Amino acid sequence: MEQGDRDGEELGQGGFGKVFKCKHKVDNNFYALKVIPHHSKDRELISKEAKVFCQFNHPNIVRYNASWLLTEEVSAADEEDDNSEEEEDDGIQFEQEDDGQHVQCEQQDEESHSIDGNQLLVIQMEYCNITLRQRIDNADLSKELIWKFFNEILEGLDYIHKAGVMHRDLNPKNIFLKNGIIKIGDFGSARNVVQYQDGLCRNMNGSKVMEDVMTDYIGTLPYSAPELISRRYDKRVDLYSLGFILFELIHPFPQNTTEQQKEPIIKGLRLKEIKIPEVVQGSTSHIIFKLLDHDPDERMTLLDIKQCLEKDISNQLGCMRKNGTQVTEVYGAEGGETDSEIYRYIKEREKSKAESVQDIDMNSSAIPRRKELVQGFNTQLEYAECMIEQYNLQRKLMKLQQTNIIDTFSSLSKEKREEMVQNIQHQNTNLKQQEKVIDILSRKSDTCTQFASSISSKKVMHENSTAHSTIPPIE
Ligand SMILES: Nc1ncnc2c1ncn2[C@@H]1O[C@H](COP(=O)(O)OP(=O)(O)OP(=O)(O)O)[C@@H](O)[C@H]1O
Repeated sequence: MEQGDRDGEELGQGGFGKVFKCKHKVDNNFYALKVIPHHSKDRELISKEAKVFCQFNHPNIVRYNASWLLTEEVSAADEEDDNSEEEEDDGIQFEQEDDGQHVQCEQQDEESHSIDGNQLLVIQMEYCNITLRQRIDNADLSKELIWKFFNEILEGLDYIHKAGVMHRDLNPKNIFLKNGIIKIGDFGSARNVVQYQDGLCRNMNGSKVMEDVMTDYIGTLPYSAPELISRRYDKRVDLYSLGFILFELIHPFPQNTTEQQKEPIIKGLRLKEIKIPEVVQGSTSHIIFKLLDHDPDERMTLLDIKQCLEKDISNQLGCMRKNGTQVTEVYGAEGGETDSEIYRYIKEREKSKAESVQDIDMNSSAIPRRKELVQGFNTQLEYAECMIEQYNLQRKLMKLQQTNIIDTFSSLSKEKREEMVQNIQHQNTNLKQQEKVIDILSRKSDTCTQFASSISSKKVMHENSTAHSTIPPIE
């Protein structure tokens, strides 16, 4: 089989191999299959990606499923065999989504690949809809999304570093989104963390390791830390990349901006001449400048960033208290919470705000498709109808209770009667509030119905048009 002639939908080619989108014949799920030529001379290096990747299990990291070796000769033979659908096979096969043809990727025993010919390493992993690069290019990110994405990248990176690994090529093309959740991927450049102590290069356990392991230049400009060129570096290279990613989340470059065009901005950031809008938190620019510091010793750590963001919230709360603003009113908290509890609460609230947009944008493309909008509005509609029904039932029940009370009213004592009157007044206030809620819900459900029907009857937009302004406000 020709190397470029593969039946799964090709997602792209990287420096090492190609990635295909394949459908599993048994579980019907889509997987991304990275197929890398496994040359004998750098076999150790190539399988490193699978060895590093397989140890991770975290919601913000692309899920590793399996890896296996494949010889091109075997797969070429299978290509002919696979034309007959009924054929029994022990290996796990993948098929293409549309025409049902099998893809020539088969999980087999390693012994069956004794021919030291054109071996391929296949890494099967979770398929992600879109890269962060595409998401940034598609449409501006709201403050909530910037905050959510940044936090999720932080969580994923923290996990990677705690596992003793540095990514070395963190950039928006290697960060994916699946159902709106950040997934760090592409561990082709990842290596075990080393640190320099007493002039020696040591691993996480403090044992001396070969220094040349960590002297190869790797990375993607402008995300790669300057010390990568000096060829003595450690996990702090990822923090530099994180700084530039945060800058890009806030300040996206127009699509297809070249490295050359980005150069003055990078220089401006280094000289701290660029004004960064404080959209995420009060210390956004401080975090970006500190992450982009050329001296790794001056660079912020992941813990520093977290503490800095928490401090921001504390300062905001302090200002509000000084101005006499009720923190509990603004944040809807119950009162008596500590600042870090309120910080966690705000983090969750921002996240859920961002997620409610993502509930509609199922494939995270930032371009609401007709199907997604109809689905989103229908969910809202169902919710509104359900609430109206519930409120109507409650109202009926209250009226019934009141009628019963009035029937027995004259036979009650004075105190009991006063208590009843108070009860009825209270219930009537409740009823008025419920009427308001019903009114809001009915309007909401009307808007949803109108939008859902206009979208599905194709009056509003065609499949891929950007439609932020057409989403009705949901109260
Ligand atoms: N898990 C995945 N789900 C969906 N698409 C993926 C996945 N992994 C990789 N891709 C896509 O496959 C293509 C090739 O990816 P790959 O990681 O091999 O190379 P790259 O990131 O483009 O380049 P480089 O080799 O320099 O890192 C890219 O377009 C990437 O977005």
